[in-house]
Amino acid sequence: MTLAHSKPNQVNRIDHKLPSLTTTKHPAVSEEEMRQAVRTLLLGLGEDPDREGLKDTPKRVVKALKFLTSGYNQSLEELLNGAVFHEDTNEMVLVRDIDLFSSCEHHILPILGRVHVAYIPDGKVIGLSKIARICEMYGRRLQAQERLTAQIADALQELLKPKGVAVLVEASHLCVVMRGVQKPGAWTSTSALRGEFANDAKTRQEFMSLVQHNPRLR
Ligand SMILES: Nc1nc2c(ncn2[C@@H]2O[C@H](COP(=O)(O)OP(=O)(O)OP(=O)(O)O)[C@@H](O)[C@H]2O)c(=O)[nH]1
Ligand SMILES: [Zn+2]
Repeated sequence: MTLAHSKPNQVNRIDHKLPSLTTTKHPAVSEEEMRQAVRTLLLGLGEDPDREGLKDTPKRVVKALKFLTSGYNQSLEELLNGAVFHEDTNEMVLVRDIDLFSSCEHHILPILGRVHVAYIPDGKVIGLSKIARICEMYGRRLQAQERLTAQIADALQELLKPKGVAVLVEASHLCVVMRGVQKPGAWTSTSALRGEFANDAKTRQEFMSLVQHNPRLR
């Protein structure tokens, strides 16, 4: 078991090509058209989009939404910056309590929570910050929690070809909290288990016992 302090050997950087992991979306409409759409929404809500407090709101909303979905324009190759290293270890690496800020694809409302990521290396390790960056990249898209969880696991699987990967996401959806069914106490847990975590109950249990009952969450 390796906690999040181990320092991979910088000398053994591995050159990586990651063609299948890049998603770039080209907007089909202009920024001005997006602002007009927000203005229309404000009118639909019975607001006056020309009043002082709202006159710059279309511009701000478009900027905010572009930031919150900026993960579409990132690539794993770019964020990784070559930080995959040869390391002769096969002990579990766990990074837990990675803050998650995502947006639900059904309502475009926030998904707030934490991600725990573990893997069992098979000759290669990844820079620890890059695990959080991978979570950010997929988080900054319109998401379903299940898909987000699987994407993080599959990215690590493809990058490292490790013996196993486990991802647990615990999150609160503001579409469930603030509207609709209005249940602020409901948290959703989703996991994606690959390799030894899927096949070996003891390994899976070790991961689950290390990440469950997180006192910072509630
Ligand atoms: N599986 C899954 N469902 C989600 C996620 N985010 C939101 N949802 C759900 O997507 C569903 C959409 O259901 P609809 O009936 O089409 O939409 P709605 O009328 O807004 O539903 P309510 O939220 O029940 O009011 C809701 O049950 C949401 O709770 C997610 O990440 N994963
Ligand atoms: Zn939602």
